[in-house]
Amino acid sequence: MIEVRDLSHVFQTPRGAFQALAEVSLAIPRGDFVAIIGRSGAGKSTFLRTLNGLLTPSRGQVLVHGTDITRLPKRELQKYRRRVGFIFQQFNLVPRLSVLDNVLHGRLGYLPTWRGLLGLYTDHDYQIARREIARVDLASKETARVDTLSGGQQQRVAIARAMAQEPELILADEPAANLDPVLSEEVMRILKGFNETLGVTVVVNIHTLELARKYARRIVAFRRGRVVFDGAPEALGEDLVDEIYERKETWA
Ligand SMILES: Nc1ncnc2c1ncn2[C@@H]1O[C@H](COP(=O)(O)OP(=O)(O)OP(=O)(O)O)[C@@H](O)[C@H]1O
Repeated sequence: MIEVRDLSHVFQTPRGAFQALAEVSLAIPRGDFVAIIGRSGAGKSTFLRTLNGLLTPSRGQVLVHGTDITRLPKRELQKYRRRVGFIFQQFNLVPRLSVLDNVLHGRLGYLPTWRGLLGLYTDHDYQIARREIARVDLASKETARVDTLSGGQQQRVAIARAMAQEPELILADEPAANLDPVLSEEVMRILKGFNETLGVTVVVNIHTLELARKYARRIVAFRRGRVVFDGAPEALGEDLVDEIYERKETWA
């Protein structure tokens, strides 16, 4: 269970202070599937980054099982991040390494640093990595270099790497932004599958409203750093969509 309380973040820029998040409060129960929507610059990535401690907010708390992760000592934060898979728009894989080596990286948080540096994974780590590669249907590509794969396949490798962490929570920041519509659906379907069959909590930033509506159990919409909608996809009406995306001049 994640409870976000009164979260605000101000970036200091050469042009002055910029408020990227303003008084965000919400709870994400275990097993939820949340799509975060909003215009470019609405604060979606900033929000996601506070959920895994990549960014320390100016104010507020992110309570995970009751512990505020925004103020954790580094070592404790690393321990927390072990169970949080992060999927990026740009995949963030090591291109010259194989699928298996990339997915094994998901196990690094469980190894002492020296073992990780030497790539001394255990048999258990290999078993988990292979299991996750099979789950995203890439068993036949295990030894292929990642830079020989298509974009959709690379994103599946990134998902397998996140799943190899045996995460409680998956955060995905525009995971489908670089993919065509068919592959975008595939990514959402895979995430939904893990959510439903394994109970992994998923929070995904997504530009495509249709995908959010189709796959998420819950939509949270940001506008200029504030939550302006939090509810079931069916409850999101067209007027509100116009407000979220600032389609009407009256909202400017
Ligand atoms: N490190 C930073 N320094 C200054 N301003 C920043 C920084 N990171 C983000 N911002 C600003 O904060 C606002 C929110 O950014 P954020 O990346 O969270 O938006 P977003 O909703 O994820 O947008 P997109 O959909 O384009 O990724 C933007 O105006 C952005 O320019």
